[in-house]
Amino acid sequence: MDLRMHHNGTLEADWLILFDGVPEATRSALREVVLTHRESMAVAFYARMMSDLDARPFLTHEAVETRLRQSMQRWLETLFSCTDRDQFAAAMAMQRHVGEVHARIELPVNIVARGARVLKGEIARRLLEAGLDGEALIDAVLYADNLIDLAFEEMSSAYVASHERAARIDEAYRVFSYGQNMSLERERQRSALLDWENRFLQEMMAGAAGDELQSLADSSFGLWLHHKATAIFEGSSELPTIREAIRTVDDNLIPLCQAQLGGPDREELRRLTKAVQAELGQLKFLVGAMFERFVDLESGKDALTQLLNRRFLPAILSREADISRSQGKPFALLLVDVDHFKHINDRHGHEAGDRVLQQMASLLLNTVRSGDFVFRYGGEEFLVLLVEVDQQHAKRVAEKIRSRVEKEHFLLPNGQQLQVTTSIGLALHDGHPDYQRLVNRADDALYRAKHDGRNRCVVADA
Ligand SMILES: Nc1nc2c(ncn2[C@@H]2O[C@H](COP(=O)(O)OP(=O)(O)OP(=O)(O)O)[C@@H](O)[C@H]2O)c(=O)[nH]1
Repeated sequence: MDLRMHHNGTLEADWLILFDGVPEATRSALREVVLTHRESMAVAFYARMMSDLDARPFLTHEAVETRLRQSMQRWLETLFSCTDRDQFAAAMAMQRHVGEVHARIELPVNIVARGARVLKGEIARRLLEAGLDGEALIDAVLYADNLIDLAFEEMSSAYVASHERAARIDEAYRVFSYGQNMSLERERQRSALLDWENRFLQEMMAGAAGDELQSLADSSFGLWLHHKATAIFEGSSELPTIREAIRTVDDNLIPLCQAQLGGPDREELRRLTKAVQAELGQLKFLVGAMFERFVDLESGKDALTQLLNRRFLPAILSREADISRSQGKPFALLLVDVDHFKHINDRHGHEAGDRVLQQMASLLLNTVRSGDFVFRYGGEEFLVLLVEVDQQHAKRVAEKIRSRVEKEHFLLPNGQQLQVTTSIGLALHDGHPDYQRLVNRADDALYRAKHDGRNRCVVADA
């Protein structure tokens, strides 16, 4: 079944009811007002949007003058002239097109909603000025508002579909990029940075005044960063710092070097060269860290414990919520947190802490069934998803984890043995579609377990 046609059919049915509910004379009066004033309404509309701080970045004076006002007038004419199903269907096809364009330019939906509100105000004002009153005025305003709402609804559904498609393609591109050999890419970028550095050092040694130094942004590394890394490493915390370092080299240091080249102050030139090298050192470190973190995160695995990291948690939780809904068997979340973990690090060193986390990970994996999921949720916090359990069963598992940890002798790198305890928050999935709520409930229960003295399991309120 073509869902869009089906969906469209519903809109058409809604429109017909609206259409039939308004006397022909009122509809004609409304159409007349819109057609007469469409130009001044388009002018007023864009004047409002141009002065709107959120909308302004999406508009240029030229686009408004040459295209947008015209399109708005056509849009008004098409929407308000519909007198039969076919015309309405054509008007809705136009809305889908508009929605797709909005998605392409990434115009936020709230701005479109604001535009709709502005337009409704304009139309109501013109209707009043045209002398409509009483029932006719109410009918006309309601009809106009509803028509704009229908258009907005259709625009939004096309917008969302387009947006999701774009996001899927974006994700596919990231996966594709990941499929490219990342360690090779990393080496390539490391040597591109080295090449640039060597060229720079040679120029500084041999250079004469007037020589143009190549900027880092124009180098092979700079181009890669700008065009490829941005797509692959989107959201990485290193990326803004890397860009900043490139700017510092290109905008501050290189012009200073340039000014000193061939000049008498060799000492100053040496100092500047050192400053550039320091920035490059930082850049190499950041790029390395960015690759490393990406490989860990994308693989879905936590490097230290080999457990799942948080990357696939949303996907796994939504899948389990679906399975649970269709089979009527609940699942449970346990948030397991090592007590006073900071003391372990402080007293025995970070490496000892790491070893405890690794042994915790195997203990958890060995305590749950193979169909359950174990994540490293945060530093010393683990999340266990127990599939197909009731509350009693989940409580037994939580208690088993707690008591096994309490009895375990954790082996530290220096051969010493250490005993630790854990606090556990347990929440049973209650069918609520927002999985974050389930995590929050488990988190609240964990907080209570800590607060009540640690080394205990607390069940979340329903
Ligand atoms: N060794 C090691 N330590 C980590 C890691 N991740 C986080 N930590 C440390 O874990 C500690 C967590 O401390 P807190 O959140 O204060 O909690 P806590 O000391 O466990 O105390 P309670 O949870 O209140 O019982 C911090 O000191 C982090 O530095 C890791 O991967 N390895």
